[in-house]
Amino acid sequence: MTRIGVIAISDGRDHVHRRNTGFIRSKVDSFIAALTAAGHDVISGGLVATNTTATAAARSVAAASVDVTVFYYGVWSFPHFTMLAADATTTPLLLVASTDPAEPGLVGMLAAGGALDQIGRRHTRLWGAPDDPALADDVGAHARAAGAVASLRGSTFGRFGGRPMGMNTAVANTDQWMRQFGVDVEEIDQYELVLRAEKADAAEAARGREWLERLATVHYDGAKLTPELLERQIRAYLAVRELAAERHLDFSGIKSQPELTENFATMDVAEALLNDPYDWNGPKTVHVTATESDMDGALTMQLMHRITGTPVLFADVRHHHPDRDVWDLCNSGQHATWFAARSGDPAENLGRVHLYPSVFFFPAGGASVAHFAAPGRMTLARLTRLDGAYRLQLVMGEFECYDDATNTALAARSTPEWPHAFTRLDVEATVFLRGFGANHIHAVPGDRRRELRVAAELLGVRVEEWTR
Ligand SMILES: C[C@H](O)[C@@H](O)[C@@H](O)C(=O)CO
Repeated sequence: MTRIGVIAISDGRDHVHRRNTGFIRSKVDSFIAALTAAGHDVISGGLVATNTTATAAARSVAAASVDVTVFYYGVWSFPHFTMLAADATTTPLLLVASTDPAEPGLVGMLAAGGALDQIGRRHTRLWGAPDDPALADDVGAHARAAGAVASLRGSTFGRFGGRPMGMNTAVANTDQWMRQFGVDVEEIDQYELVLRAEKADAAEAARGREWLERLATVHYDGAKLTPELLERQIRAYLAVRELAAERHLDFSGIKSQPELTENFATMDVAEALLNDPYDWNGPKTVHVTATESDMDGALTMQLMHRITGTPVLFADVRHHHPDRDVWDLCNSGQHATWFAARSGDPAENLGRVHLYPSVFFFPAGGASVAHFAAPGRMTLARLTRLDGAYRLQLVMGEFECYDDATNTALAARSTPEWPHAFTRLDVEATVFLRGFGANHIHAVPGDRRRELRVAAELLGVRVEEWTR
């Protein structure tokens, strides 16, 4: 749930403020009621009609750890109250005006906004009837984005292993991460992961294997996928969870290739389970985990996850089927199993999941986690860097799923043992291929462009958005 601070700014003339108090209250109360009805926790800072109450109200709202602070303008309001309140506000700022022409609320917002512009204080302006659900929706999107951005600051990324297979797109600058996003990077050698996996609770690993055997379809082949190898992959999951708890990691990435995939097992099962909202012990929090220890991929996923609360897809941009204008987003072994049906019931998702023996790339063996992503409208995004500067590349898409024969035939053209999300992107294939700055892309259900745009602005990241 997001927490929103609301402070109504008034006129500094005592007699005007007294005359207008009822009007302001009626507007701001109905605005707060609309936000509360939309599920937000609202902290009211009351009405501000003097310089000292401006500062005090903003400080009290800030002390309640709000995600975003709204200054509300129902009437003409003295702009210096906004300036003082803004100075005492630590969160992103929204100026919201009532559009009731009976009082000059819009004028109040413009005077305040102009003053903030003069001192370079960033803010967003919104307006409308106070009880308009679209206004509450807009404010909510800003609050979610601000909350997601704030949650990155002070967080830690667990980087298991370094750059995989010379993949520069998977490596970011830790100074830039700290300065721009407030994220620290904890480097963890994969040796630690292997050691912990070997020491993991055998009974737990067996329970995990039995759960997967019961709910998914496991294609043991006696060589590259055996019960022992599957348990080893589950032990790797337990090892990452243990290390994440011990070192207070908020999200992670695992290099895996080539050391673990040559000598230990693929990390596909571990990554899928970490990204899923459940395991054999029931519901759990999503621990965003990027394949190939892809740092910017993980950061994008964590931002998207903090906005939506759902798992986030990690996928290779594998192939474009020109006859259908559909992309095969297909990772080298895992998509969170939640994407198979996007159900809260793991049985429904895992009922569509096949664990296949890993393919020729990965001699150590283990299961690849294969399924076809359920259809639906998706937001696809990725933080990439152009000449050192971050940009958020953003596009809408539609996951498509076909009859069994078509799904199988399409998957057979790339790697059938891996998971597939057939995706119609809202961009010409040539435009996308010429401009996309990475090999990995990420997706969440629904249209989350508004929150991502706001988040990017708060992070000082340029948005590069595609639409046909
Ligand atoms: C199997 C290959 O080594 C893959 O890891 C490669 O296709 C990638 O996933 C690159 O992102």
